[in-house]
Amino acid sequence: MVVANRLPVDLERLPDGTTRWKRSPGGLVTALEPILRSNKGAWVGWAGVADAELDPVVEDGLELYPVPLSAGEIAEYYEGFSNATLWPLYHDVIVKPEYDRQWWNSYVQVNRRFAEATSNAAAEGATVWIQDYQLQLVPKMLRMLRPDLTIGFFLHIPFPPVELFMQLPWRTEIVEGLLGADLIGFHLPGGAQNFLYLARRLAGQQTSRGTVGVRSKLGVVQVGFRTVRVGAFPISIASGVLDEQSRRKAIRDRAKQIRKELGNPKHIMLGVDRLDYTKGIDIRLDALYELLQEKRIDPEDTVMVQLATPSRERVESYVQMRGSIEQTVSRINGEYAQVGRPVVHYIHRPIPRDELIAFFVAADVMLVTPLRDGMNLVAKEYVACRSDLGGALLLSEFTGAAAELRQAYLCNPHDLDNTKDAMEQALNQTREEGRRRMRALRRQVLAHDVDRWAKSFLEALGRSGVAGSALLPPTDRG
Ligand SMILES: O=P(O)(O)OC[C@H]1O[C@H](O[C@H]2O[C@H](CO)[C@@H](O)[C@H](O)[C@H]2O)[C@H](O)[C@@H](O)[C@@H]1O
Ligand SMILES: Nc1ccn([C@@H]2O[C@H](COP(=O)(O)OP(=O)(O)O)[C@@H](O)[C@H]2O)c(=O)n1
Repeated sequence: MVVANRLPVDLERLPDGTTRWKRSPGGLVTALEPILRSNKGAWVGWAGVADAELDPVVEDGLELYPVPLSAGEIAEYYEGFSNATLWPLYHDVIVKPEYDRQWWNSYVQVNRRFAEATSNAAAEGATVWIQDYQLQLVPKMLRMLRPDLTIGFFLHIPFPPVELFMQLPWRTEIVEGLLGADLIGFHLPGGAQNFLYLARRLAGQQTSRGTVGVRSKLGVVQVGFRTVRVGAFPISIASGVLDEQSRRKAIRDRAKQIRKELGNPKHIMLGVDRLDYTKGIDIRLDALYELLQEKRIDPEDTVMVQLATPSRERVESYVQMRGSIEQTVSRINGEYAQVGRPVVHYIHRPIPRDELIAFFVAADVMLVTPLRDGMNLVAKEYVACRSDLGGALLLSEFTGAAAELRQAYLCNPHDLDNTKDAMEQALNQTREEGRRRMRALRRQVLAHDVDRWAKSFLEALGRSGVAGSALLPPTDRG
């Protein structure tokens, strides 16, 4: 059973009063939905709209258990504590986190509701996998309600450096909440190490002190008689499925048509993101603008397409960022576009999956420039779609994906000159160099797909708990 803030589908209320389900945004759903569908699992989460009291439903073979949120809870728990406190704090304080006691109270109340809903839905002895920063108190709450369950937790965003985490007024409660799980997973070993340090310092628990590996060498926290394991499990995508989809004739024809619609330019650069300040959309636009000014990019033969899914539209920092990005797009087009031929094509609405795949196939350079990102699945999706070994990936060092995709054109988005140089290199790579890099990237992405991620986490979770703890050498118990 998966427990996540969002269900994999959002309930959409249509003007005629009817409703329908549509896919939820973000990488968590991209990654987990195929696994749950193929394993006939159940999913506990919010349906994406206010005040919807819905009965459990079976949607396309997946059991959904909707958890209601009121309009006030959406403002305080979701937009407030989750996305204006934890999100910026865990993403290197790119914007200033807000600490508000009322938001915290709402976070506690909603976490309790998720724990109760899960407790009611889970079968005796079930394995429950709780997801992400919105639900960090649920492991402890659920353990108190249902000690028979095996509980895993995975954090999809970075776990911050200790100095930043220590800002949080409710830091001890969060660490103790997570310690209710049998296994706590992070994308990278660094996040796991940060957490182990905090478990010692804030929760006063004994922990292992050795380095944590990737899918190996788990850390250990001893919580009374319970052993909690802590590990790094980098998430991925259904790469084989995407590879197959991107080879279809209809997709390849659409990719050619997209190139034609864009005026058959020599170079197409592509950005695909939720419209979020962590994603560095402003940085890639600034790099493009300066390269145009310096005549290192020719507006006659280069276009950029930015597909930006609307996200968290009522949170103030998102409102501001949207305004500033849209101004930069206008500035670039105002100075460099011809009538009927913009340099930047900007689409601020969701687009269908097949259309997105066709854009990946059509693009010469994929721009992934976050200031901080837990993983970034878009980078992996692009690689999975390039069976032709064409294209180049420009990738920020500050994404989880950069730890695995070493053959990308890596850049430091905090350093605009470095980002411009990497963009220019990616645009001007030779065919041979591009093929060499893409071959190595594909080897990594195709071998490490989302099934492997889920299997490695769930196997480690299966080995956790009282029986597993007895197998640990005393030195590993810290
Ligand atoms: O639910 P929203 O508020 O609309 O946000 C969408 C999701 O964004 C985040 O995704 C993260 O998970 C990805 C998969 O592990 C990862 O690649 C990416 O780096 C993360 O940012 C968020 O963590 C999810 O909870 C949201 O549902
Ligand atoms: N315009 C867009 C942007 C992203 N997406 C998808 O949303 C997911 C984003 O995942 P991610 O891990 O890169 O980043 P988050 O949005 O989860 O932070 C990917 O599966 C993208 O293909 C989309 O469908 N349309």
